[in-house]
Amino acid sequence: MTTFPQQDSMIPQSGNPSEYAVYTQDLTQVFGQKVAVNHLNLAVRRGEFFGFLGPNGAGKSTSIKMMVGLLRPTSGTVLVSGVDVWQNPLQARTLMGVLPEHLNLYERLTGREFIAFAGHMYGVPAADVRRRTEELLEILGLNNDADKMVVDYSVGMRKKVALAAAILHRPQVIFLDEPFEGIDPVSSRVIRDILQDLTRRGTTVFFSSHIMEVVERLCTRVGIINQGTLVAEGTLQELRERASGEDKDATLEDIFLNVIGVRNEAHNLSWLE
Ligand SMILES: Nc1ncnc2c1ncn2[C@@H]1O[C@H](COP(=O)(O)OP(=O)(O)OP(=O)(O)O)[C@@H](O)[C@H]1O
Repeated sequence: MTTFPQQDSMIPQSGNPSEYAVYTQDLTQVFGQKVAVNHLNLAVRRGEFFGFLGPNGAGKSTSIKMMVGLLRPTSGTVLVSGVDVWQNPLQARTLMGVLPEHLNLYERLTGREFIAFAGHMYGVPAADVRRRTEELLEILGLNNDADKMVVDYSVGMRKKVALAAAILHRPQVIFLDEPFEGIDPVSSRVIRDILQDLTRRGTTVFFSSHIMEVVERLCTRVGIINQGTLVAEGTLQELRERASGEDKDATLEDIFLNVIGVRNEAHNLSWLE
């Protein structure tokens, strides 16, 4: 079994924090007695496709909420494209697109209206809003349902319409909390293609996921959080090399289970025997 050394400092960067797409310093969230996120130090370069992994309850959503301005940190700072999210929230918001875990959508708008509304909120010129909305509806396969109200959308359709609303203003950084959860393979492919296209054009993508294959295929770098603490960070290759065991062909799932300390043993229900 491979072992994975804990790192002293998880800030892998040097230089100016403003140069990074996402930079957190000692980002911490405490709920009562529970330290949900513990001094999170991350530096994500511009144009990176960054995957944020961790078991249930590890602190992924809490971290993302603090990064995008939805949950005030107990302590610590977060910069998005050099802008302090909690000092300059309005400026920071214009730089980012957000697909949160629980989608709070305007249910009584149609899909088309919802996407366009988001564009207007961000101050995108009306002609661009119209053009981009139609293109997004087309690419996301929502054309035939564009005039249905969001309340009547399926889980996947809601995610796609929320994604469209999050990227229409061409943000520099897009945060997505579990974008592939509840999504069929066809839609998943469309979303992946859009996100990859965005990163090719310099947008930074920061997303959390439990789907290792997707993370392995898409991400340029990965961070793993466990019990609120960042326990590994790097490219897949770096994570493999840092694992001190023999297994240099380890998959991301192997690395993940190793890092969070899950041993490879069968889990049997005693009462089935
Ligand atoms: N508003 C809250 N009040 C109290 N505790 C909270 C609150 N939000 C989250 N927590 C706790 O903080 C911890 C981290 O939760 P979080 O939702 O960030 O985990 P996660 O990594 O996103 O998990 P999952 O993969 O299951 O979505 C959990 O123990 C959770 O119970």
